[in-house]
Amino acid sequence: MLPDLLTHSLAILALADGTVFKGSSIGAAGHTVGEVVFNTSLTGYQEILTDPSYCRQIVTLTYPHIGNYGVCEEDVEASKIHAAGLIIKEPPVLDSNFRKTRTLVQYLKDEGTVAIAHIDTRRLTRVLRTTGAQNGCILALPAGEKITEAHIADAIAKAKAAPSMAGLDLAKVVSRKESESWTETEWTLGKGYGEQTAPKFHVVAYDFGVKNNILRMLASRGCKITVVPAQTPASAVFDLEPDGVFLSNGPGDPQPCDYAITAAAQLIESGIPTFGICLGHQIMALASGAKTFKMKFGHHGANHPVKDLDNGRVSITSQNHGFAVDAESLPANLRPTHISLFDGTLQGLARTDKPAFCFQGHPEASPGPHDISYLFDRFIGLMSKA
Ligand SMILES: NC(=O)CC[C@H](N)C(=O)O
Repeated sequence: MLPDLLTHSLAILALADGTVFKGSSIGAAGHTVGEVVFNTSLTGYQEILTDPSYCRQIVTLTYPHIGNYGVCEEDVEASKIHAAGLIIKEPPVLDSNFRKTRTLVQYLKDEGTVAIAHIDTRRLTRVLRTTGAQNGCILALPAGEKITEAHIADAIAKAKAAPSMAGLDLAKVVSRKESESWTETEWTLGKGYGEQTAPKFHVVAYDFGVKNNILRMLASRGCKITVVPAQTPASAVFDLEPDGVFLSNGPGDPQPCDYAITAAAQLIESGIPTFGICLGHQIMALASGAKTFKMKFGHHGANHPVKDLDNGRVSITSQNHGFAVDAESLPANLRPTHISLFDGTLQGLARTDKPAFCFQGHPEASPGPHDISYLFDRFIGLMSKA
């Protein structure tokens, strides 16, 4: 049998500004639209594709060879692919991994994800860096079909018609619809080290698009976890009598998530220890009276240096956000704790009057880096003190 690589049909990537790339289809046939962003991570393509925060975004991976270690069933942040599409330079002719069950190309096809390869991802990234993240469309043609002017015009029109990410509330779209208790730990997957702690604290985790590894890392540190839907009111959380509340990552613009902002404000006000990551960080900031804004092309990668302002320590972190908290808008009871050394934007905040803190990047990063995982221990520390 010919390797996947030699049997691809054709595909187009069109950006809303009219830029067009021609390549080959490595996923499902058909089309997809979304905000095109670039991620500079060298590994973690499966965790990226399944991260619910990428809902309605088409991800370009800048590393040129993607798919080299195949697809492993347990390396997922959610049960399905959430990214709207994938753009890469080159899939491998052969992949290798003792845990792999499928090739990346087969996985994309099985999941119905539209994806394009063999385009100049360096040129695309320069366009996105210059113009900012913009909407795009991948049009993957059926086998044997040639690209025509009509296909190109259609793809550009679809990219132009796609809704803007600013103002979109997607947390309630990707969230679980029912509460669920979570028990999987890093040990369940054979990835744990040191001692596994027996459950000591009950944490209610809001699912705005939560990544599995956040829940695993909390469970590994002795938390019994109840995951609740995004629109759960604070009163229902109080009824569960938690020791701590977690506000998760998630897709879209934080500003329209009024249900989450109201609930977070009430929970933080009550004095329950609260920890937020990424969208959860933005929601904690909005609930405390700060403002958020849309960034030009955001932060998406696994090598972002972040400085802890309390001790000067620099951590290399994983990042995935297109919005940020405005440092000029902080009320007196919200203190900056971390900043990005790439562009000086806010990365961490803590309430001065309540046991609540949050982080913009991803301390749970799976496959890493793990420098900033100490934030999970800080949350456990807050619950131990309460
Ligand atoms: N990973 C996340 O939680 C992303 C948060 C938000 N959707 C943003 O893009 O800024």
